[in-house]
Amino acid sequence: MMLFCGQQERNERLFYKLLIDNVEELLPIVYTPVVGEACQKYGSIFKRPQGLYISLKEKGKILEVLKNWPERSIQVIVVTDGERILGLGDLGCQGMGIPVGKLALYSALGGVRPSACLPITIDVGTNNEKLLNDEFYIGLRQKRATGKEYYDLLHEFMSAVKQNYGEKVLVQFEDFANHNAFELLAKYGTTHLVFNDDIQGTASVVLAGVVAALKLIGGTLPEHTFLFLGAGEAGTGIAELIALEMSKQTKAPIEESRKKIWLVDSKGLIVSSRVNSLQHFKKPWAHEHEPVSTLIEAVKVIKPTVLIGSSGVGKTFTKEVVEAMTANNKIPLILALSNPTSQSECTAEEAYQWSEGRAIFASGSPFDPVEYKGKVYYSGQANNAYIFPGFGLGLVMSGAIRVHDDMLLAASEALAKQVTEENYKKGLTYPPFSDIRKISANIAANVAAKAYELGLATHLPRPQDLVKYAESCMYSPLYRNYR
Ligand SMILES: O=C([O-])CC(=O)C(=O)O
Ligand SMILES: [Mg+2]
Repeated sequence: MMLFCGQQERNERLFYKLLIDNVEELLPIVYTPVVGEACQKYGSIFKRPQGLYISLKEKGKILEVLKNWPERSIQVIVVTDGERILGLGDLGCQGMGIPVGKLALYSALGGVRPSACLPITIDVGTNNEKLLNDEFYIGLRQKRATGKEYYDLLHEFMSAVKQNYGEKVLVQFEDFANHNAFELLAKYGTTHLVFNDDIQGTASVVLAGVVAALKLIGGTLPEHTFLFLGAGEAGTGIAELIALEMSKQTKAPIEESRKKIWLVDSKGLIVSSRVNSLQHFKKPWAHEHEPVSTLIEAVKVIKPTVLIGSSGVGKTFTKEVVEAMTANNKIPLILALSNPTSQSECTAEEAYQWSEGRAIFASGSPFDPVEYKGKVYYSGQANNAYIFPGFGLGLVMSGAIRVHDDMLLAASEALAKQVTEENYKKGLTYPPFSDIRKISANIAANVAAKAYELGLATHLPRPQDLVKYAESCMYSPLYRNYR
């Protein structure tokens, strides 16, 4: 693992060649689950910085710090503050592994030039006591700054980014805690080209998987009933995008569509009697219902056809939960999205065993095929890695200046279309990652088409064939032929 990842710094072209040619095998190393472990151990395996750290100490000087980065023409920034790394919690500035890993995928899967990618970690401290007491911790040894101090630093950062790189640089927010993620997205969504991967990327990939799964489980999207465990960024982001797509199909107001979607958080089912004590992003999901305190009870009374885990807490889809889903549905659709593997709501093996081979299952981190009663079951990887590289490429190649929800729907639609009959026969609701460059080109083209349609694209005139254009923009790790 170290040897391969070390290649990124020693011989970048070889690293990308290996990664692209062996993507299914190497993705779990550069990305979830191994990247999670790398973040946990970042302090002791640290050799040299792979990205840019901006700490509270740099307040007032962020523009200068950005100018220190050796590359000038940046197209994509992935930034974290390390407060909610995957389902592993606050890892402080050791979270740098995430922007580095995500951007490696931008280049390998989406073809954005490595030199145009900038990983950034904003260090405002950490509340992780273990790290604060760890002699190898590489960040500020203080509790997290909050409130005005935090928001002032982020504002200076966002302003410096625009000043230094202009309006067309994409800023992808990654693994911020709920209490900041929604606010940052809302605040900068109108002034910058920003995208929150955990809210929007996850939403787009899950919608694609659900739409594709309809071929296997039957019915139309608005006919299904959804139950989420987890009402944070991923849960509410996915729920909202599904409701938006339902409303486009039925022409009913979004408030109506939301009623088909239920969320459970740590205090039980989100219902109207809880509305006053709910965080603002949960309020739209507080439907009329009597209180229900556990997931299993919720599965029994709501009778969802689709169960989605997005709470970051592992082993929460118990045998009882999967059995209740199977009792209510001929083919239950079960998505265990939390990462890394240790936080998965259940394993693929458990999903197939406990549903007696009836479930269609996908998960955020990969699982190998499972043999159950002589048959092999394949599960897809419902991970935003399918979306963000192509989505970002679509924004960059069209010179988009803002992200719009319809672009997320466009990305979903393009991904769902890439699932083949052969994939469906295996029970897969996502195409294999081995085709990801082609998939990303199609996603990019559909996203760019939407940017042009909405008048948000600045790369004019619009290229005729957007798929061909996307392909022509993609970085390939080839050596030039000098003759
Ligand atoms: O990084 C991943 O594998 C997916 C993701 O965004 C998360 O879990 O926060
Ligand atoms: Mg994330």
